Amino acid sequence: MNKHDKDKQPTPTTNSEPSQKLLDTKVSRRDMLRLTGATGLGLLLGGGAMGSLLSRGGTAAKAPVAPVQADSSIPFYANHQAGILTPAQNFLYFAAFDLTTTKLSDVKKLLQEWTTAAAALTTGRLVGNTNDSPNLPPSDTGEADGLTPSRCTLTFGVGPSFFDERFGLAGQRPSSLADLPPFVGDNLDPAWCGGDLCVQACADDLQVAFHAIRNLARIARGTAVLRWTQEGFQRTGEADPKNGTPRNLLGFKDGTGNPDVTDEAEMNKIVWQGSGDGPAWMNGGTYMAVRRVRFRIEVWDRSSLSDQEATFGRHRQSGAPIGARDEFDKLDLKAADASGKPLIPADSHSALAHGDGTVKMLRRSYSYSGGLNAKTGQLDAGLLFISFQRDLVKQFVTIQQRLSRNDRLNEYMVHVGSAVFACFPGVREGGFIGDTLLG
Ligand SMILES: C=CC1=C(C)c2cc3[nH]c(cc4nc(cc5[nH]c(cc1n2)c(C)c5CCC(=O)O)C(CCC(=O)O)=C4C)c(C)c3C=C
Ligand SMILES: [Fe+2]
Repeated sequence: MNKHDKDKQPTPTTNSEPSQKLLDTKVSRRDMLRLTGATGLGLLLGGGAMGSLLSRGGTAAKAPVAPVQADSSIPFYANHQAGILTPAQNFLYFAAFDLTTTKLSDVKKLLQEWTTAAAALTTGRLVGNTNDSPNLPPSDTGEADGLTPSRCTLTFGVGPSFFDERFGLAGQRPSSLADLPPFVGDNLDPAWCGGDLCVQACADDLQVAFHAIRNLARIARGTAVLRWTQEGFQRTGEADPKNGTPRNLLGFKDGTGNPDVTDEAEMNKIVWQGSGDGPAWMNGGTYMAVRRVRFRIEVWDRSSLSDQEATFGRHRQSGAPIGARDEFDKLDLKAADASGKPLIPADSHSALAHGDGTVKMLRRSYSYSGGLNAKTGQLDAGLLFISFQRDLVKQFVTIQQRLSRNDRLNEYMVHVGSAVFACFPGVREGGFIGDTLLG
């Protein structure tokens, strides 16, 4: 169970409906999300019971994290886009697109068509209306036909290049949305960088996520083309029914120090753009940093456990800060041994990323494995680091500058891809993705 779930138990009632036993079981909101996604408990309970269960925490109507519906769908229409605060699904299919048109009207049409398709894809419906006509190519490619929505979320954004001279939108570019500055040790391959648009597809089934991107790319034909894609994974709900913090491919729990996504005030401070922060069209939106980070797995695997733990500043097994016992114990950077040496090395990843604790971000990364690099004979595996923040420069760049200069972890990894996107605010029914900018 996540530390943020511990205080959020639904209050039991005295109702004696058939599903009451389940309702009275102490289940955290996050457990609930996991259960509904992984086991279809939502289906078992039915929509009403689910609604009642989720509302017991007192947060259903205005919850910052969209509830999972009985059919394992996450509402597409909401104040904020899904896939940001949404508890991470098992799989990711990330896609960056380049626009091939120079007409803004084409871009608007594409975003309108993507909106209709996204509403279908996230609820397990087929895309388009030519799916039972024998004389026409089906409008949906079909591989997700009959599959559940699997908590599929589609999160849309635009990159800095969207605001170049092509569409006359330069004046609307948020000031922090610019290509990232070079960082020490970067070894970026343009094939893994940039993009005019992005779609982050997440789902508890990889075929569902793949299907979503494939169909969005198909719809984009003539207007936009895929620039780069990356599949990602975490452990599945089946492999980890306790829903602990996922481990990255270096074996460490990754996500422990994230802020509490159910704390609306905290999310407004860290993640969502507020009015006055930037152009009004981004109010309720957020900024995404994506880094493709390849691990030097072979080097890591030869280093001792104590070196590995000193690198992260945390114990591998428990995820606790060095010198502490519990994963969620405070990261006490002042704790020292008898000789006065800090228990958590000052150049460890956790110490540097934490800094004085005033600059935070929401991380939502996925592991990737891209097979064997034929040239080096090494695995191309690592982390597709994804973070969401209210301001890319004040948050991501500030922390990454500290890390790139001094982080012990740098010996074991190399940043090979990079992109930033402004993720639009949520879409209201009747509206379309990006309508605050292009509507
Ligand atoms: C610029 C931001 C960050 C990059 C890039 C980054 C890369 C990166 N991180 C890990 C693994 C871990 N990171 C952990 C903590 C952590 N990392 C960042 C930021 C970046 N990481 C932050 C803000 C924090 C939280 C610090 C805090 O306040 O406690 C941890 C420790 C456990 C946890 O909190 O999640 C791990 C493990 C990898 C492998 C990686 C590059 C690929
Ligand atoms: Fe990190």
